[in-house]
Amino acid sequence: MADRPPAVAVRGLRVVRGGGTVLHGLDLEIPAGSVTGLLGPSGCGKTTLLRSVVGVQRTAAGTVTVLGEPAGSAGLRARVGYVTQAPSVYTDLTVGENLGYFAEVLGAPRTDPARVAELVGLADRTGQSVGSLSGGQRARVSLAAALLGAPELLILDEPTVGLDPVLRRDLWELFHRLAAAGATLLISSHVMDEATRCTRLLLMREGRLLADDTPEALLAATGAADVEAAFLHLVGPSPEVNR
Ligand SMILES: Nc1ncnc2c1ncn2[C@@H]1O[C@H](COP(=O)(O)OP(=O)(O)OP(=O)(O)O)[C@@H](O)[C@H]1O
Repeated sequence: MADRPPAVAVRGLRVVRGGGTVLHGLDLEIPAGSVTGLLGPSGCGKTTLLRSVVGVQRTAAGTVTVLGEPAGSAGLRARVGYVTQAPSVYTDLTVGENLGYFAEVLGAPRTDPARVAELVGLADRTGQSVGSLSGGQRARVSLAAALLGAPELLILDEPTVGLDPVLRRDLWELFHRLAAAGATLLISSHVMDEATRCTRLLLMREGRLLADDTPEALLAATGAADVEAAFLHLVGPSPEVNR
């Protein structure tokens, strides 16, 4: 794995949204084959960074290189899978119809819908309309759609929100199986306890990177017992507490 170039290289990335600077010149690399967690409080810019990697975010400065090509290049369309926070599948179609439709659009193999439905634990729901599924099941249909064609880079925006602990565990196992098969995963979360499930962590706050390391190195460097404590250590003492 060490001889593979980084899956993502971000240099000097600055993004302005609604007149305010949301990302303040980020520099980072995401190693190929890693399960990288992007963690930080709500509003710190996680989705904006993910959108920049997918190539759907207007940027003010800097470069984003994905699998050796500029983010958003046409050649990356089938190589990058993106799951947004809101499920983006058709509620009036069945699970199988959704997956069949997206497989056709992507030019994925005909056997792929059944394969990805199995991967996300929805093989027994392919005949059910998406509108009649639970929120967690719907989220898994979106994830399944992103797995069509076996993309090399998967970008998942808070994929485990609202899922029960058993499903969360199963999904994290799936993410690691995909990485073991060679894929790179970039997964955002504001739940710090998911950090230990990642092989690398990017900690963000207010549009800046606080840390880019392995969970173990982060805990060793900060002397913290868990990633939440490490985050607070890196943020520094709160002025209110010192008054
Ligand atoms: N369409 C938009 N127009 C203007 N500003 C926006 C827009 N979308 C997001 N922002 C601002 O950009 C900043 C970063 O938002 P972003 O969605 O990237 O954060 P986040 O870390 O993903 O948050 P969350 O965990 O709540 O999803 C926020 O201050 C937000 O208000």
